[in-house]
Amino acid sequence: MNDPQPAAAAVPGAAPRRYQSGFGNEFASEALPGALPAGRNSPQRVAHGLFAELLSGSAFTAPRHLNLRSWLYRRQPSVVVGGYAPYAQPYWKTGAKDGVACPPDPLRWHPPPLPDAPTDFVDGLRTVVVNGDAEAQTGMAAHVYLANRSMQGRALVDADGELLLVPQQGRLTITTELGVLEVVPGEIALLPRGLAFRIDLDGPSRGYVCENYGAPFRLPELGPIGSNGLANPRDFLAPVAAVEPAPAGGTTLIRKVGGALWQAQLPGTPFDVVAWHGRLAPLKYDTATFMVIGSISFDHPDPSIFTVLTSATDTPGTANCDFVIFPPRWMVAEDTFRPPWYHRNVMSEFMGLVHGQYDAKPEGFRPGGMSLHNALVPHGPDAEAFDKASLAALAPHKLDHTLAFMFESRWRFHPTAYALQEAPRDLAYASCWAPLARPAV
Ligand SMILES: O=C(O)Cc1cc(O)ccc1O
Ligand SMILES: [Fe+2]
Repeated sequence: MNDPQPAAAAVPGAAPRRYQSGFGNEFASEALPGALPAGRNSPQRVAHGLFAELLSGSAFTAPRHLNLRSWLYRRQPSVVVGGYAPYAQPYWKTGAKDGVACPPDPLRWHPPPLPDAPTDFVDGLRTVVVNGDAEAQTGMAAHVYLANRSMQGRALVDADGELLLVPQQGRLTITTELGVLEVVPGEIALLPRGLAFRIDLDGPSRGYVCENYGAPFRLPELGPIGSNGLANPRDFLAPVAAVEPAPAGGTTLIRKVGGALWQAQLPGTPFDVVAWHGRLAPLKYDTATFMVIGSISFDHPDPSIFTVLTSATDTPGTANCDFVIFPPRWMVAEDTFRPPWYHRNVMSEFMGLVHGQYDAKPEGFRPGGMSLHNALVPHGPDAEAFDKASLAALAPHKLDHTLAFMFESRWRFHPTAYALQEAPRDLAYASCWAPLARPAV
């Protein structure tokens, strides 16, 4: 068992939230002493009259190092739920089939505005790009959430995919079946497929979501880097067991399955797990703990050195999705054009900016904005960045106060109708390269 780690108080004066540490660890936690069975998973009678329930995140027979499951000891098993009726959320799209035709231009969006009307995380989700097929457990969607209200009396279960949340504005308090995660911009959250959760806000909130239909995210291999570096396992934090009293009116459970949303009434609450153990757990991670590796001689390395998490496919090294960050770091390379090179990548790149400036696009790419450079679509530094970097004195330079990220996928992204018609697209994006002049030779 891992000792719960106290973390900084989320709200000044409040008791610090407690977490357990370590990506892929066998966690164990109980909110009530003796609730966790010792030495077995399914005793004839669980202590305190609790019900034992298994939640799996991989096939029973998945190899040991990829096997994910947790045992939950709860007041009522999740099978106690009313019938489902359709729930209308027309902006939440699923899989390549929900994309619309789009020319192979590079695309960019300014930050989508926050809503005026009361809107929670579920209703405030807007799908921007989609690929793959949730039914085939392949591909992903990139969404933004634009919300100003907590999920009052509601909980969400996404059976289509795991969710990677990248908050850009506003603190998220994510109550899950396995406990509570507090997540602020600069941190990320990873919510396993099928786990019920509720998101409470502290004000107007915007952020990005990767809904991963494919293999669960895991840490990338480190190869010659060795046993340390990039995202270190111990910096991933899982919650401790926490129980909520059942609200008088029960809970509205929203369940996403096969691209459709459904709602049902729970007599109690999904947040009644008194104890749990296992490797399948929601996690948070602070990107400030990412150990950045870069060039200390010359040339600009591939962005794969910034991979935090990867969702693999059956083809080695060719990801369903890599989650890549561009955090603060020193640039020291000699005789080198330091920003990203011009390139045509066979993989597809969706990017967002949490705060600060991105070195390849110092002006037009704004915090809360997005860009899409699909497979083999040419892109690279804008003309301003090119001129500046070509003439800069190559002293050590700190790229500071910045956090950009990329969802990189082997599958081409299809923008949604929302992305092309409603979201604030930067229609002049391609003109940022127009001043790049032909030399006289
Ligand atoms: O296009 C981008 O801005 C992302 C990116 C960054 C980088 O340093 C190298 C390649 C790449 O695709
Ligand atoms: Fe790129």
